[in-house]
Amino acid sequence: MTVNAESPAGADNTWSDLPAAQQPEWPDPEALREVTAELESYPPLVFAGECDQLRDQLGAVARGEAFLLQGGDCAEAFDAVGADQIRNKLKTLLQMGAVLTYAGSVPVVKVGRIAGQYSKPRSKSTETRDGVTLPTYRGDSVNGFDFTEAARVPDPQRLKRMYHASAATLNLVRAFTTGGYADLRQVHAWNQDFVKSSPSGQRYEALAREIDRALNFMNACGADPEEFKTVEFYSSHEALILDYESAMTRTDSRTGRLYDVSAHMVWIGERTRQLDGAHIEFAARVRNPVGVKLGPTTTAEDALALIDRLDPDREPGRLTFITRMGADKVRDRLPELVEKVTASGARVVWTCDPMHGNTFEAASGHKTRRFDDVLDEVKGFFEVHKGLGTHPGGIHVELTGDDVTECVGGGHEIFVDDLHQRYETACDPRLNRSQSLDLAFLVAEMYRDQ
Ligand SMILES: O=C[C@H](O)[C@H](O)COP(=O)(O)O
Ligand SMILES: C=C(OP(=O)(O)O)C(=O)O
Repeated sequence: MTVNAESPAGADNTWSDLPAAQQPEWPDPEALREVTAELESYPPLVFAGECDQLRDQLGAVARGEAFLLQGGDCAEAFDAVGADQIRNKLKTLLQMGAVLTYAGSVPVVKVGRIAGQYSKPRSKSTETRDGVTLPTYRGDSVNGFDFTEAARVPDPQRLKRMYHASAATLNLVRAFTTGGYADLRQVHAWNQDFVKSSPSGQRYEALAREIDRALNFMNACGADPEEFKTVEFYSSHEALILDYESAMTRTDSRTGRLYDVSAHMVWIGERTRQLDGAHIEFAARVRNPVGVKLGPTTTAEDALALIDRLDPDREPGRLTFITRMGADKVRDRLPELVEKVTASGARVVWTCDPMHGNTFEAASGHKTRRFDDVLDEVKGFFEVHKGLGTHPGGIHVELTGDDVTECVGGGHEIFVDDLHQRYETACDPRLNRSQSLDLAFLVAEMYRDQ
């Protein structure tokens, strides 16, 4: 593979003078400059050629030939960069991928919200507890989660920790996905600690037996077993903190184009997608495949303007629209967007984030989401695409491989009163492994019925 994007963006940085929403107020500009200069000298985390490969695969999704599974933490944390947590997350995504590929009969492009998802846009810039007001937590890349004055001061040194945490995570992900662990003949092994205790684990085990039989059949027919040994897996995160993303943006020696080498794919969030803002200018300039979140207030004109800015060549795979309308709005708001975008001739990937429009606060004070609402938004998304004859391209989910109790419902039901038991997210509630697998089975059914 041709590889690299080598030199810093320099004069090509056309976004730095534009207004950028949701940026930290770094207390010491000189300290920030030293950090970004150091980051600019660090090696890339991903290769430009890999970003191109993902863009091609997303092109297949845009054309209706594949399905995008994008998922992982709401907010990764520096103290969670451990082998167990990373393996559990990956295992869950691989299991979901196996379910969707086999039960949905569709190739699945697998992209983690992983190895860089350390920054969070927030609704409020401060948080008040017991009469004390402090800056809000903006992710481990910016400040600390602890509710103390010292922890909440934005510290640019954290951007270097973000780089190193991303590198360590990606290193392990690459080892797992190419070193034998992701071999499709391991479908049972991914489920070992899970099958007995959970209905979705048992359902998965039955599917794994079928996959095994299919693999044996293919072996007997002479298929190359090497084909199933590794899996293509890509990294993604929200490109939020532009000081970091800019420092990680390099000119590709092959093409002279800019790539953000902090992840294969980056997306722009609902709170930072202003057409005249720095984030959209940044996304327009980099050659990575890019996503944009579209919430319920998005108009068709907004969507078309985003396409003109981000995908002027109408290249399938370049732009992914990640819709997050809410279960109660998706059937009303999505059709006009899909209809007008399709009529414009653009071939974007449409994917459904059924998490961010369905958050509420439980009486206990925990932010949570109902599994049924998550499912209903995905159902609405499929219904809209079926009605319009367009392709429901994928799902984008906040999940973890651990048995947390953050979202209510699911086959192995979690009740509101259970939330406190293992509520570990640093920001928004995630599906646990069992809920994630439940969702994969249900989405596979929807896809097959489509
Ligand atoms: O993950 C998304 C946002 O960062 C999150 O929903 C914002 O949460 P807040 O409303 O608690 O700030
Ligand atoms: C902040 C996020 O979502 P949104 O921009 O859709 O609110 C997110 O996906 O982490």
